[in-house]
Order: sequence, then C-alpha cells, then structure tokens
Amino acid sequence: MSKPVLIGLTGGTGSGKTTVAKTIIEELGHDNIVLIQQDSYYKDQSHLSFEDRIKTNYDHPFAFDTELLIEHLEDLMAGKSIDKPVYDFSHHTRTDEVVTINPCDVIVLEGILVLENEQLRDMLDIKIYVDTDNDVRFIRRLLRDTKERGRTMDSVVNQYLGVVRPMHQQFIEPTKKYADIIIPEGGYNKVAIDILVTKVKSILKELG
Ligand SMILES: Nc1ncnc2c1ncn2[C@@H]1O[C@H](COP(=O)(O)OP(=O)(O)O)[C@@H](O)[C@H]1O
Ligand SMILES: O=c1ccn([C@@H]2O[C@H](COP(=O)(O)O)[C@@H](O)[C@H]2O)c(=O)[nH]1
Repeated sequence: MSKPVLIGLTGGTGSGKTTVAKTIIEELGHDNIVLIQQDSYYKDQSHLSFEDRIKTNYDHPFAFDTELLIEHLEDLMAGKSIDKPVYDFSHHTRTDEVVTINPCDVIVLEGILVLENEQLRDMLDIKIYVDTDNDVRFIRRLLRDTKERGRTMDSVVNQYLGVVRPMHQQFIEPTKKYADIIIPEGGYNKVAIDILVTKVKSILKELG
C-alpha cells in the first residue's frame, strides 16, 4: 500500500470544518478514507478537578497533545494501526475509550490548529482553511455548544470573549497564509468541495 494522502482542514470554531470534512469523505465515496479530529488529541485532564478543567485555555496550542497526534499520523503513514483517543467535551477530558484506526489511502485531519505546528503542517499534502465570518461562527458555536456540548449561554459567551476570540486572532487566523485552498462559508460550498474531491481522486489515480 502506498503512503496515504493527508488532507489538513482548519478554520475557526464553527467555521464548518467538520461539515466540510464529512462532505469530502461522503463525496469521495472511498472505503479507505478516515477522519481524524484534532479535538481527539486534547490533553488528558483526568487528574484535574472539573473546576480546574474549565479554566483551561482550549484554544491555545498547549492544550493539545500534538506529539501523540504526530506519532499516530506517522504510524498510519508507515502502515500501522493506531488507537485514537476519545475526548469528552462535556467533562473536558479524555475518556477511557479508544478507537482503532487502520491504515488507509486518505486521511482527513480536521481541527482549529492543524496548520499552526510546523512539523504537522509539513506532513500535509493538501492544506485547506475554511473561512467564515466571525459573527456567523459565534452564532453556530452558541447553538451547537448549548445543544450538544452541555454548555449554558453565559459560559459560551464568556469563553468566547475571554479566550476563543483572542486565541483565534493570535493563532488560527494567521495560519490562513499556509493554506493551498480557502473555502468561504464551509460545508455547503459545493463548487469548492467538488474541486477538492476531483484533486484527491486524481492523486489516488496517480498513486495507482
Ligand atoms: N454552511 C452552513 N450553514 C449553516 N450551518 C452550518 C454550515 N456549516 C456548518 N453548519 C452548522 O454549524 C455548526 C458548526 O459546524 P461544524 O462543521 O461543526 O464547524 P467546526 O467543525 O468548524 O466547529 C454545526 O451545527 C453545523 O451543522
Ligand atoms: O474541553 C474543551 C475542549 C475544547 N473546547 C472548544 O472546542 C473548540 C474546538 O472545537 P470546534 O469543533 O472546532 O469548535 C475550541 O474553540 C475550544 O474552545 C471546549 O470548549 N472545551
């Protein structure tokens, strides 16, 4: 089996990264494609109390176990299976579960800081930034986090103003310059997704 194609997909919270990643996978209709979310590699915080966990800055590069993520990607590149951690957003820590991922032809790596770390960035074959207006991203996050991540409206607003927004400006937005492709609005940008899918198919064809 040849080395897998590694697609990195980034953008701010609520930009539509996950939606784009899932649509690409659906459109590729390829059995041998896997989604890896950078969120799965948030550091384990089980040694901290819940009160301390909510004080963590989850939008800073230090919040991620990037070493483990790189090690896992290298393993997949080398044709080895990995045990991917499972993160629990409601409790702000890793669970005891893992998901085994087998070697594949295409890996879609999606997350807020996948273009921030140079070593990680250099591993990527295609780099994509999903670019959505800040107000739209905030509204999407507010709806999602109150419905799916066990948050109150006050906590979402306070976290956004105190940490998410400044970290976005400092660490995420500047990585746009590394992207090969910038997708405005995200998940429902059919033209951009079609172009990407065509590109990945042609790489796969070249690799045989
Ligand atoms: N183009 C879009 N229009 C409307 N809602 C969208 C769009 N793209 C994503 N969403 C919704 O916004 C929320 C955040 O999208 P998601 O893909 O999870 O973003 P991210 O992974 O960047 O945080 C989800 O509830 C999703 O269904
Ligand atoms: O325990 C946690 C871990 C992360 N977050 C927030 O999640 C987003 C990243 O996820 P997206 O799917 O890209 O929105 C990040 O902005 C963190 O603030 C959290 O709140 N709690």
